[in-house]
Amino acid sequence: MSDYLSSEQNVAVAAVRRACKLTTSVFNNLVKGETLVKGDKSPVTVADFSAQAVINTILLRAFPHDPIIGEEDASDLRTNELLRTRVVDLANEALSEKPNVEAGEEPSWGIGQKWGADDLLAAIDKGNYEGGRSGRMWTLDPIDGTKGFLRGGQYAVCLALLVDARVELGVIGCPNLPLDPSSPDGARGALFVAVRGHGTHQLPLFPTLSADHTHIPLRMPTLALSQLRFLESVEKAHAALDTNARIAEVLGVTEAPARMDSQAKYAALARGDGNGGVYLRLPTGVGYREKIWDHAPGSLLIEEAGGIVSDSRGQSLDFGLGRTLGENFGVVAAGKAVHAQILEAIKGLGGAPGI
Ligand SMILES: Nc1ncnc2c1ncn2[C@@H]1O[C@H](COP(=O)(O)O)[C@@H](O)[C@H]1OP(=O)(O)O
Ligand SMILES: [Mg+2]
Ligand SMILES: [Mg+2]
Ligand SMILES: [Mg+2]
Repeated sequence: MSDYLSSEQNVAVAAVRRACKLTTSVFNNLVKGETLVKGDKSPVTVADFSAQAVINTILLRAFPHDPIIGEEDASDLRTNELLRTRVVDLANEALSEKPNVEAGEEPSWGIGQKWGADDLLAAIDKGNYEGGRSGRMWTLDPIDGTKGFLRGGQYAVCLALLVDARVELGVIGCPNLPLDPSSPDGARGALFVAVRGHGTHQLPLFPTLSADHTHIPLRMPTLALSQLRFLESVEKAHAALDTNARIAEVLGVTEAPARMDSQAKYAALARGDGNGGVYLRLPTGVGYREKIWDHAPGSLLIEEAGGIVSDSRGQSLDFGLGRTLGENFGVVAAGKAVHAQILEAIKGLGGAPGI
């Protein structure tokens, strides 16, 4: 582990690990009535709320002065007692486990104890910061890819530290991603840590041996255009998948795309899974504003593994505009050798849906 932001790394890794243990156990026991549909028609579950309660509780105690931009808020829990009780119980189960001192956990982070409902709901609502260009702030997606989570597919618990609108630390837990991409049916659960200037590393999400704390450095493979395989969304409403197919044709990419939900795509790309080579997320043309918590940690994973991330027009992602990425539309993440050519191919299709 690098010395730069070492205590932030420790806290973020511990918080994401505890949240992932929680989401994994909720998936195995999720019952009817524990999923709501939000105003924007997207789903949210007791696991999203309780993971945000756990991570925010830890961040608030470890770094009391840092604001948090989190996806969820507690308003639905204030009016739904059944849901509130379940979220409080789940969060307390995760928080009350005694600190693993060997792994660097500290009791002062609010762990090893239970919290009251008011404290936990307030912790969830601490994610309401509006963001901006200056200062330190965290951004959290407690479950990225809730639809993937509900399907038993890929999802990710995603946390990033921004300093003056630049991502300095990104931590992503992927409970359903194979730890070793060469054994897709082997152990699942991978954790990714990227630190600005210090690379991207992978470690097991659920360590059992002390050797499991070894950080493995990740480097994106250098691939030619013809070797690429697109990584893209499962959900048609999230990205213009038909346009991706046209771009694949233009570039001479013949492999069928790999589809997965969430920022697990960035993790798989940073690791070079299945010759990914490019994550293409073209806007669908409905004016959807991308959220900063959906791209902050993932983009640093790519940059620190040697790749480039831009929006679909080649602009850098701007994390200093508040909760959304403002005028950035879509994402193109790829290796240095091919990124510019992919942007050219997108430009060449000007007028296609989403461009
Ligand atoms: N219309 C949309 N266009 C692009 N992204 C969307 C849209 N609606 C929701 N999302 C977000 O896409 C992310 C997952 O995308 P994918 O898994 O396809 O990469 C989620 O964070 C989801 O937000 P939310 O968390 O609010 O549901
Ligand atoms: Mg998300
Ligand atoms: Mg989410
Ligand atoms: Mg959501």
